Amino acid sequence: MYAATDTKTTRTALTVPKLRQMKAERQRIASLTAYDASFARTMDACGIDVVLVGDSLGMVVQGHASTLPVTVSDIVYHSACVARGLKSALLIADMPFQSYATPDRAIDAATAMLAEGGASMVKLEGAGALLDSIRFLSERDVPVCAHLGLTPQSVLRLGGYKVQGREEAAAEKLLADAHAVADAGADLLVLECVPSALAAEITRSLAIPTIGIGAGPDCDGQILVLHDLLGINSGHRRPRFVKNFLEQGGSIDGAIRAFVDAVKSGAFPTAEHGYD
Ligand SMILES: Nc1nc(=O)c2c([nH]1)NC[C@@H]1CN(c3ccc(C(=O)N[C@@H](CCC(=O)O)C(=O)O)cc3)CN21
Ligand SMILES: CC(C)C(=O)C(=O)O
Ligand SMILES: [Mg+2]
Repeated sequence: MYAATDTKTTRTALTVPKLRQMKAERQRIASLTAYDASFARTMDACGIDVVLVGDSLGMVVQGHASTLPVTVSDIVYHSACVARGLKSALLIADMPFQSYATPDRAIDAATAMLAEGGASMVKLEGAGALLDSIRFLSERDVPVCAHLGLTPQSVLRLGGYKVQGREEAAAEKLLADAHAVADAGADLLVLECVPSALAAEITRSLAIPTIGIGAGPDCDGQILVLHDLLGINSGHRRPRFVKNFLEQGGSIDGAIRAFVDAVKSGAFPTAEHGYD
C-alpha cells in the first residue's frame, strides 16, 4: 500500500539536524510552496532549502475560498508529484483540516504523507489540544513542523485572515504555545502574521528554527506561496507580506533566485512586509 518514491531515498537532501545547524550558524532558510514536479525541480535547482506542499493548494490550485476542503489524498498526490522534482530540498507536507485532530488520525495521515507522498516532515496548525498529536508523531519518528499565529484552518473561528498576537495577553499566549510545541517535539515552527518583535523574541528563545510569513525579518527562515512570488493574483487583496519577485527577477528562475538571495542576505522581508 505504501509505495515509497525511490528518488527520495537516493538523493542527498537537506536533513532535519541540518536545519538546526543552519539556525546555529545563522544561515537563513529559504522556503517556497510547490504543488507539482516542474516547479519543484526549478526551485531545487535555484537553491531553495525547504519546499512545502501547502494546503494553500485548496485556494491557489483548486480555487476554493479557504484551505478547509483539502483532503489527505490531495496532499499525498501533490507531495508525490513534488518529491519527484526534488534532489536537495527538504519536503514538508501540510496536514489538512482535522486530519490531525486525534493522534490516531494524525499518525495515519502523516504515514501516508511520508511513505506515499515522499515527504520528510509534516506540518500542522496550532498548539493546545494538538500538542498530543505533535508528541505522538515526533515520538514515532515523524518530524513535525508546527504552525502558529494566523492559522488559516481556524478561519471560521477567527472570522478572517488577521494578524495574531497583537494584544499583550495574546502575545504571551503565542510565546507560551511556541515553547509548548517545541517541548512536544516539533523540529520547526512556521510563524504566520504575527508582530515582528514577537516573532523575533520567539526565534531568539527557541532552539528550533522559525520560518516566518508576515512575521518580520528576524525569523530563521522565510516562506512564501509560489503564486504570490510570481505575482499571480488569487482574487484576494494582497497581504502585506507578499512580494512579487518576478518584477525584479525577470523570469521564473530569476524570481526564485532573487527570493533565495534576498532571504539569505536578509534583504527580504523589510519592515514594510511585516506588522508592528
Ligand atoms: N496565495 C496565498 N498566499 C498565502 O499566503 C495564503 C494563501 N494563499 N492561502 C492560505 C493562507 C491565507 N493567508 C492569508 C490571507 C490573507 C491575509 C491578509 O490579508 N492579511 C491582512 C492582515 C490585516 C490585519 O489583520 O492587520 C494584511 O493586510 O496583510 C493574510 C494571510 C496566507 N495563506
Ligand atoms: C503559507 C504556508 C505556511 C502554508 O501553510 C500553506 O501554503 O498552506
Ligand atoms: Mg497551510
